[in-house]
Amino acid sequence: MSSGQPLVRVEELQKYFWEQDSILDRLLGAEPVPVRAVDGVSFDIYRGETLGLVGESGCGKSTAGETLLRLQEPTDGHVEFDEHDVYELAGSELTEFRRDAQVVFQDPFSSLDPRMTIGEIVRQPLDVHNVDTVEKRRERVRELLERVGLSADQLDRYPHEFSGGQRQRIGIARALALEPEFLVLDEPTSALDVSVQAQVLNLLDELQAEFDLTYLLISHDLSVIRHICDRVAVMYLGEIVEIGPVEAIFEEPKHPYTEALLESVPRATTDERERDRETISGDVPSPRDPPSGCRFRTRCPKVIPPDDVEIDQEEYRAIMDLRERIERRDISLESVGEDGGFEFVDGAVSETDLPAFVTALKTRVIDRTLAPEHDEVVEEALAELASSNWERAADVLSSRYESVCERRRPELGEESHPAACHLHDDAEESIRR
Ligand SMILES: Nc1ncnc2c1ncn2[C@@H]1O[C@H](COP(=O)(O)OP(=O)(O)OP(=O)(O)O)[C@@H](O)[C@H]1O
Repeated sequence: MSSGQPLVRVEELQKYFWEQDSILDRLLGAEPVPVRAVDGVSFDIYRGETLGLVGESGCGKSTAGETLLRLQEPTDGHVEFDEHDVYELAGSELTEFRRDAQVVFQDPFSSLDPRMTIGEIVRQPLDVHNVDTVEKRRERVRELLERVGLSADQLDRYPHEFSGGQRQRIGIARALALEPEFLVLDEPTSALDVSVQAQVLNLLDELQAEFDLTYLLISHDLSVIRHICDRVAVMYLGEIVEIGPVEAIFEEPKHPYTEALLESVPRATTDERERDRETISGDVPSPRDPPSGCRFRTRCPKVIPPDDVEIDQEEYRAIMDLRERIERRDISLESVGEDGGFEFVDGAVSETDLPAFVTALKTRVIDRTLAPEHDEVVEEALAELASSNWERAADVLSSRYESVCERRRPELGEESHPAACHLHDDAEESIRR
């Protein structure tokens, strides 16, 4: 369990990728737009604890883990390991860090070299770091294999001769070879059958107690997180939205994203199964162009309407989604007339067809009945689209419905269980600003 000083301190860590710009972008001389994989995350990992990093695929978990291990160069930010600045390390200090901080990858099939025996695989870090005599290294490999539940007699065999769970044990033995203090476990059980997952997690638990290890466990699987973590950091689109003790995260989640993640976990009871398989609605926005303010607001079921707007959440969501489509110009105006029998000529419909256009378009883009005062504003916006005034249409909606969630980025506080959400801002007043 955790105690005392943090072993790892991550401060405002940022990692952007520029590599994936398309050739077309480059030919057109477009300004490169980075993928903001990790966008200013801060957290501590205390000695002896397991911190879980959880979030949907693509939210930046692996990049955060690799960058804090200095397997990737950071774009900005700081990481301290045992009170040393990781990005300033050089020479023997860097070598020491490379021994003290190890990683176990998800896929035990691709992370082990198929041409090497498992004895060679586990011994490799000892050879690279030139630890002890050859004889002692051999002995250590035998001990390690036994310790992770394999037989030392198997060290001349090749990875393909082992099951997935056994290969992951080999990966763990290799990570432990240099007696590290800290392990990043990147989806260590995701490629394994459920029955084998618990065995590997139990092994990791035992090893942690035996060798005083500190873990950062990266997983999209909340049941894995719950099984083994002391604290949990929840990531969404490159940011940490909530962090806290594992029971608090599971029993009293604060951020609507955490709540949604928990909702999507399949539960054991039959009647709940179907509902619980639902995933969070809406597409994950691109990390090249994340939403302003709170990044989860485009999918959030609790987005905050302006103070003076009385509206139920589903209506508000429908209007916010419509506004987004208008901003992205993601509505085919030309085809609206196909149902109504009128024409869209030179980007506009005639005055006479305007009411029919608005009605036909509304049926397409809003799938619910709106209260009259909101219906009126939406019709006003849609009428702007009758003459392709996209910007004015978006303005009509934003001037009435702009949310604090899009105006201001919520801060993650420093208490023991903070959530970066305006619903948890201290002063009610401040969220309306
Ligand atoms: N080398 C790279 N070049 C460009 N973009 C990258 C690179 N590596 C990751 N990304 C992008 O960064 C974002 C975060 O990826 P990352 O793998 O860290 O997420 P993740 O939460 O670990 O997801 P997963 O569980 O699917 O690996 C994604 O949009 C991904 O496409």
